[in-house]
Amino acid sequence: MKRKTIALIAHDRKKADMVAFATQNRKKLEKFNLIGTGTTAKLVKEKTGLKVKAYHSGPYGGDVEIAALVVKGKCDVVIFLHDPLEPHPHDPDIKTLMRVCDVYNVPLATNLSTAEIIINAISEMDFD
Ligand SMILES: O=C(CO)COP(=O)(O)O
Repeated sequence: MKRKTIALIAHDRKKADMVAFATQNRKKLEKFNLIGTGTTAKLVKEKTGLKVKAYHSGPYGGDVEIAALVVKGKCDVVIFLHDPLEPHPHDPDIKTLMRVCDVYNVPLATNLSTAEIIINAISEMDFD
């Protein structure tokens, strides 16, 4: 069966949480094809050794690239540690990504607790 793809995305003040999440769940995550926005992907790769394909950085279109993959059925789960307390210049892109996850019924975690629940669930399940 083809590996499912998980997108890892974190805003700056959530990057430490993303690294901790990826470190704690390394064994589960390595069974998936991992992608991410530029800085998050690079950081997770450096800190955990996981292979993560990097798209553009979020403010430079990375969220939109991942949104396009969701639309094309090429991204199965999105873990997006979103910072609700900071304004983002690319807020329309963030909304686009979240919206297409809802349009295509793709699991989307926007905080650490939900990310934990999703990674545990998908590690157990026959995803199809
Ligand atoms: O801005 C982001 C998501 O909206 C994340 O982008 P980076 O991973 O490049 O920091």
